[in-house]
Order: sequence, then structure tokens, then C-alpha cells
Amino acid sequence: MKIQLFQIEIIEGEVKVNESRIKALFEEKLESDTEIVVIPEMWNNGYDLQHLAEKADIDLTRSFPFIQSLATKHHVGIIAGSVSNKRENNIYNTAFAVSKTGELLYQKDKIHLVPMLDEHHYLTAGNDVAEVFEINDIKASQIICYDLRFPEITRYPTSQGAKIIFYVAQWTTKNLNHWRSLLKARAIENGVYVIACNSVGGVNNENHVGNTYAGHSMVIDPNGNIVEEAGNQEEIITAEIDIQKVVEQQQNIPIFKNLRPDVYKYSK
Ligand SMILES: NC(=O)CCC(=O)C(=O)O
Repeated sequence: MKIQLFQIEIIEGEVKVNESRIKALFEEKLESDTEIVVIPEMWNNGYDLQHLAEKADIDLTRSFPFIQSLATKHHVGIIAGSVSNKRENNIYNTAFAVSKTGELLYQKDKIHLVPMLDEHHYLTAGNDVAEVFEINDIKASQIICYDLRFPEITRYPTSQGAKIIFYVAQWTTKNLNHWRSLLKARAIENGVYVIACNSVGGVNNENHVGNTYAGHSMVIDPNGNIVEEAGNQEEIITAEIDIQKVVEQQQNIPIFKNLRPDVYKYSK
């Protein structure tokens, strides 16, 4: 199965510009036999957090039809990153995914808000764990950026049979080594494909929280080998994945048969 990741710069506060850019990439860069496309976190408004009240979507009423029209026009499943999204007077960082026939397959809010990006001052945290959905007949889940740091968020859908975990991100440059290591760890400790789409660019100006984004979008197989990795500039990466490898990996190292939830404890 062929998958493409659109590693792009998200222009802060410029919803229409970002939409036009994504639309153009589907027209110009989508390969005919690609089955799933992945785009980054917060692709509508970026980290222009001060203006979320005016610029965030309202219950996906703008972003879902936009992505739905791309999915049906190009007949491709879309892991639609995430958007800032207002619901009942709160603003969330909401991930969603759409099938090639235009159905909304998945919608979840980011659970852990990033103190380093001031997200907790502007956004409300989601309370629902990432779950499994099917895209192109494959069980998968979708997790937003900083939630990668909390292995429990990935463990639930993989323990429920997800074979691919998609991570959508605007991961910062200063923590690039964490991004690369954590993605590999999540693939190995769960024996699944990890497909992670980050953004690039970012500037320090009055609209900006002062970060740049690392790129290095990656496709990692269930044995922890990097299948494809982007650099730190805009780039489309294309990868072939073989879901049978997940089955084989989980037979060779039967993590889920050996889980001991009865002895795992946490404290805070
Ligand atoms: N957008 C994010 O969640 C950023 C997370 C990040 O950069 C990190 O180091 O964690």
C-alpha cells in the first residue's frame, strides 16, 4: 500500500493560504496509486494561538467539507492532521480522518497540551483516548504530536489491534532527537507501523510563540527500521508499506500476549 506524507510549512493565521496550498499539493503531487495521504497538526491556523477565537474552525464545519472534497475528488483516504476547533465555547486541537468515499472515520482532541508552546493557555484538553478506526480496510489510529510522549496513548489502540499509528505534528526543532527516538520506540514496543507527518518552518515574530518545526517526517516499520525519512525542508515522502509485517513482528515478539496490565501502576 502506498502512502504519501505532505511535510509542509503551515503559515500562522492564514487559513485560506494553508487550504490553497494543501489543495494544490493534491492536484500536483498526489501519485495515482496512493491510498492514504497524511498532513500535519494544526494546518488551518498554525500556532497563531492569540487569534484562535476568530480563526479556529467551528465543530469542523469548515475543515471536514474541505478535506472531504479532496478525498472524494482524488479517491484517497486522508489522515487529516488536526485543526484548531471550537466546540461549546472551548477550543480544541482536533484530529480527524476521512475515507476515500468522504466519510468521517475518526475525530479526537489532543489529550496532553504542550506547556512549551503555551497550548494550555489557549486550548482545552481532550479527555478521550485514541481509538481504532479502519481506513482502506486496515485498523489504525491517529495521535497528535505531544501525545507521542505518553506511551499509554499509543498502547490502547495497538492493544485493540491497530496496525498503523499515524502521528500528526508540529514538533519543534529543539527536540528533534526526541521525535526520532520516540517514534522508533513506539514502533518497536508495539510492533506496528509508525507513520509520522511533521511540519517545517516557523518564525519568531509577534504572532509566533517562537518555535521552528523540525520536519523529519518518518515511516517506520514494525521492527523499528526507517522506511523513509524527510529532511528539514518542505518535502513529500512516499512509502510502500506491507501490513503482513505487523502480523509477523507480533508473532515473533508476542508483546500483546505478554502484557501484564494487572501489575502496571502509575502515580502522579
Ligand atoms: N505541537 C506539539 O505538540 C509540539 C511537541 C513538541 O515539540 C515536543 O517537544 O514535545
